[in-house]
Amino acid sequence: MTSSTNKGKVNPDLINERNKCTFNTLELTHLLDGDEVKTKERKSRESFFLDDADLKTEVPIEYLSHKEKYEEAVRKACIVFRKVQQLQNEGKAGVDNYREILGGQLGSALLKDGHPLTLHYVMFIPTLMGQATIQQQAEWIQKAWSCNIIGTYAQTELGHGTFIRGLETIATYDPKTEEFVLDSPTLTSYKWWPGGLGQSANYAIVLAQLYTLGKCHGIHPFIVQLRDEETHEPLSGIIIGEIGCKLGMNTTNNGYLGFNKVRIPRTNMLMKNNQVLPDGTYVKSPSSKLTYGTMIFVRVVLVQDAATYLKKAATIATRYSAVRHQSQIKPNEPEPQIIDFVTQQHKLFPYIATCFAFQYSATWLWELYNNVTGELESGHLDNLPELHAASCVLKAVSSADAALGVETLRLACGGHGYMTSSNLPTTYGLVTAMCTYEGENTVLLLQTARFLIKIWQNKTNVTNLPTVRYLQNSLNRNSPFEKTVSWIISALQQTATGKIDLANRHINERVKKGEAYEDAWNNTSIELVAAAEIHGRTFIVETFFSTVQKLRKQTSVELGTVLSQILELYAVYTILRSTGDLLRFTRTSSQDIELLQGWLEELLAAIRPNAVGLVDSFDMRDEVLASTLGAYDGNVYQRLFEEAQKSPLNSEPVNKSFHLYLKPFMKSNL
Ligand SMILES: CCCCCCCC/C=C\CCCCCCCCCCCCCC(=O)SCCNC(=O)CCNC(=O)[C@H](O)C(C)(C)COP(=O)(O)OP(=O)(O)OC[C@H]1O[C@@H](n2cnc3c(N)ncnc32)[C@H](O)[C@@H]1OP(=O)(O)O
Ligand SMILES: Cc1cc2nc3c(=O)[nH]c(=O)nc-3n(C[C@H](O)[C@H](O)[C@H](O)COP(=O)(O)OP(=O)(O)OC[C@H]3O[C@@H](n4cnc5c(N)ncnc54)[C@H](O)[C@@H]3O)c2cc1C
Repeated sequence: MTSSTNKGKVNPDLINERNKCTFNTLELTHLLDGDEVKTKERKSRESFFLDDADLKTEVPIEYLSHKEKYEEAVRKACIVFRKVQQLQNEGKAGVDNYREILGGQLGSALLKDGHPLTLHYVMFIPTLMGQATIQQQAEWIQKAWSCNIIGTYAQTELGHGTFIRGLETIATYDPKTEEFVLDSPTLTSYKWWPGGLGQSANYAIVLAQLYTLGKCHGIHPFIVQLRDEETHEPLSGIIIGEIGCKLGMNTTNNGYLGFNKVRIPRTNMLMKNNQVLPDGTYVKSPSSKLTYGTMIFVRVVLVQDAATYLKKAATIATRYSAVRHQSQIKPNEPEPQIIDFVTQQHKLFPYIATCFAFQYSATWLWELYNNVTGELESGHLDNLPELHAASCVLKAVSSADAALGVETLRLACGGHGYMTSSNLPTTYGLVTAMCTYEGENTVLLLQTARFLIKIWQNKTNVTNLPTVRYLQNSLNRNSPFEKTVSWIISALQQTATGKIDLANRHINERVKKGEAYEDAWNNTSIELVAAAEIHGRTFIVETFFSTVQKLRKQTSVELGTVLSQILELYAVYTILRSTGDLLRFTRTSSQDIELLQGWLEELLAAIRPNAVGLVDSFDMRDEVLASTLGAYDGNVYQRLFEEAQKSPLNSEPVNKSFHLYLKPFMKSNL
């Protein structure tokens, strides 16, 4: 039985759902956490933070002003990280805890609409670790870890986010004083977006075009002090502020930043990869792309974050769908639980399955990241292109599907899903941002396409490249339909290969007709994006499949059966998203598509009794869900009513606007 913090009387529909669940939800919770000990540790950390009275907010933040929201976020952020430091001192915190606290699980329970210190931990510290020399690390890392300084990552400008070679901020080396002079020559060169930059950070990693001895060497990272360490006043030549309200993430304190001839010491250029010597000589690293390392790190961790946001929305919408009764399936019968409508199951269950699919791909990607960064440390760059391509496509597909999923799940809750108190709108605000930041999704898919086309054109030996190994032999394979996930994987691989091959042919045809390669690329880019996308989805299905194969050896029969069902559902759902391509690029017939549709419907029916059990296994505390619709006890209507009472408009029976405006308007005789 999954535990909850909520002591209220549980809704009878949910009791019934929990009674008919065919597997042990706790066994699945342990599996998702890693093991029983890890579940215990997670729960104890959750209590450590969520039971702290200082971390609770009485007034829902939606009713605070923009300024008050920020101030409340900073108050809580400081308490949260003081507690993290306490855990660290006790040897109980590591990178995973930062992920939990900044990401979608605990993080969004503590600070519902984003964290003003996220960039400090997610990009400022990792950039120091990845791009600073040992001496620079000795100077900065400890101060950053202990938060004596707070930093951010200032790359994007008003004029450029995607095309970072086009950034306009300039760092010109002055060998006479051994300093760089930072300048923002145009309005479009102002930094724009960095989280925490507005009022929280006093330092930043600034990406700027490096000029030395009259030559530009492209963008490089510099550590720059922005504000006085005591007074927090902006330093001379620093023009700084916050960029204003956004669709979501309104407590992340995104800022702008301009430089008016700001001087910093030569040693403030992060020089692990490239260097500027005191006389101004430039020393180049083996790969110019090593400067982009922090972006890879963040793309990798975002895949797990996408899974976590989706788990949250899936839990809310599934529990609500079990409690909500509406309409009739047959005349003269009671109104059914809306979860019994097959269209509703089709909105919910594939996204429950997607949570697992993304979690397993995230784990795979994190391992690849650690292996490849280890290799980079010893000078081996061979596997960097595959890591880059894999992190781009997995970030793009997982964020896009999670955003679509959260919105679908919100719609699945009807009118109540539109209430802020359902927490689905805020969750959407957080998750859709992920489609843009850390590389806009289309742009990232084109990066993966670039890798795929290169491999395809050069007939690269792919034996040691796990994400593209299938390209070796999947074109023109004859494979009659079989009701297995292996068949689906093979059909998806054939489809992906066919799409890559076709896009490549179209590029070549355009080049033959006289187009420059770059124009041919741009003119083929709709197909390239689609090819990269299906390549990514194929890989996610494959990773889910191999993970379940491994896990089934250690689970009970009951849980093993459920895991296989959700794997099958994810696979069938994924392939049915591409029926047109399937018919074009494989020997699949329209009868096979009917069989796939039938299989999908069978799986929805098979998963139906376990839907609530599956989301209970995610074991998200009510404070994490923060939703009137998703609480463990299912007391939806009471919670909606209670939350409505918190509207400031309900604090008085008659609002002054009645006397000021409405009454005179109503009584006027026009
Ligand atoms: C260990 C640390 C301890 C600290 C503890 C912290 C732990 C916390 C952990 C987790 C927390 C999780 C919680 C997460 C919450 C998240 C909240 C997030 C908050 C928001 C963050 C958002 C921040 C930002 O958005 S920062 C700005 C990001 N900006 C971008 O991403 C810009 C996108 N653009 C680009 O990346 C590039 O410009 C480009 C790739 C589009 C094009 O670049 P280019 O023009 O220079 O390159 P080319 O197209 O010409 O390609 C040349 C060549 O290079 C290859 N390439 C490109 N990029 C890379 C790369 N990154 N790495 C390797 N190789 C690369 C490219 O493919 C080409 O290769 P060829 O071989 O084909 O030539
Ligand atoms: C919530 C949030 C937080 C952020 N935090 C930070 C931060 O902390 N630090 C920081 O430095 N930045 C940050 N950013 C900026 C973010 O990284 C950029 O917005 C992102 O990289 C996209 O760049 P852009 O805004 O220039 O979009 P654009 O590139 O202008 O995108 C607009 C459109 O142009 C298309 N496009 C652009 N180039 C191409 C191409 N080559 N091929 C095909 N289509 C193309 C895109 O697909 C998109 O449809 C943040 C952004 C957001 C939304």
